[in-house]
Amino acid sequence: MLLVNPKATTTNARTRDVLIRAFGAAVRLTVEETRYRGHAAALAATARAKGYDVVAVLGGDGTINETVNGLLNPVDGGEIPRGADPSATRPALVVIPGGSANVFARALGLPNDPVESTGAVLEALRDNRRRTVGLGQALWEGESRYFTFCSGLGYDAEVIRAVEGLRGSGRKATPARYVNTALRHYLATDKRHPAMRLTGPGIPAAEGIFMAIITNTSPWTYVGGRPVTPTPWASFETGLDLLGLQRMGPLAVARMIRRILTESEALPSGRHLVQLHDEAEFTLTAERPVAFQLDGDYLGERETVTFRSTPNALQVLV
Ligand SMILES: Nc1ncnc2c1ncn2[C@@H]1O[C@H](COP(=O)(O)OP(=O)(O)OP(=O)(O)O)[C@@H](O)[C@H]1O
Repeated sequence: MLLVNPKATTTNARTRDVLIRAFGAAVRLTVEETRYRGHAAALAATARAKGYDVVAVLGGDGTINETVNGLLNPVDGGEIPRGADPSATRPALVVIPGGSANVFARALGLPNDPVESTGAVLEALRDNRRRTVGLGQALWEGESRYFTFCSGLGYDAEVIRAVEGLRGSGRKATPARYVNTALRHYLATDKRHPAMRLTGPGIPAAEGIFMAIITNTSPWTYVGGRPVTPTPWASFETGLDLLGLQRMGPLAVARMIRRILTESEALPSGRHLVQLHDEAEFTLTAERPVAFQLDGDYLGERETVTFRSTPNALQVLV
């Protein structure tokens, strides 16, 4: 099943048709266009219930996130038998970048171009080249959602909320718009009263956190062609990583930005940083509601969010 989000930033009828022709010549294909928010999740859940082998997505990270959630939340609520490989019980995933940042596709090593990616993915389909990836899961107030590359509480989610507001008024989400919004919003964000505390099984508790980035892979995002790597050790094959900032002053933030824009395998160093690598579960608790984002989607303000790693969640043809 090929899911196409016709409203995604860099998706158009021509790439869709190229893709349909190329896939149609290689496999038996059903094409569905998403018509509204949440539609991709419903379509992916149906694909799973009907036993499709592969679900392909042409769209951005938002559509991929919905698809993954549809694939993991079974419509029949069936349990996976003990000892079974959970990824083998779900359709495999194919992604073709058609959004603005395309972090998930690029983190998998795909070219940031739908036509070039189609070539790479067709090869993977022909050779049945699969990579098993883990996902993150965020749980709050009786709700939960899986994420493919990142989640965040605090300043980064505030920036995403501000950019989503601008997009609502018709402006495009370009890297320059994110950077401008982030700089402008820095003046408005609270730099004096950290709200969050980190706890978790086997994790030393940490207090006074302003902003937390939770990642399932590295990079966390891209500014144009440049990867941004606050958690350079994170990978789809390990548990979750975290970087928490306990200082938001201009010097601390400038040092951090320089550090995470430098491609390096070393963890960012410095006092007033909280770092986790390859963890199964932890919880962030805030003394007042803080902005929350997941795979670049703003999800409101929250006081407690638990993050859990879901190993071997999906097979990706790449
Ligand atoms: N037909 C539609 N009309 C309006 N919104 C849609 C439609 N189909 C899907 N959507 C919603 O559009 C949102 C954004 O789509 P998507 O992430 O694919 O593209 P993008 O925003 O351009 O990319 P990125 O996430 O990289 O910024 C998704 O959350 C999805 O729910």
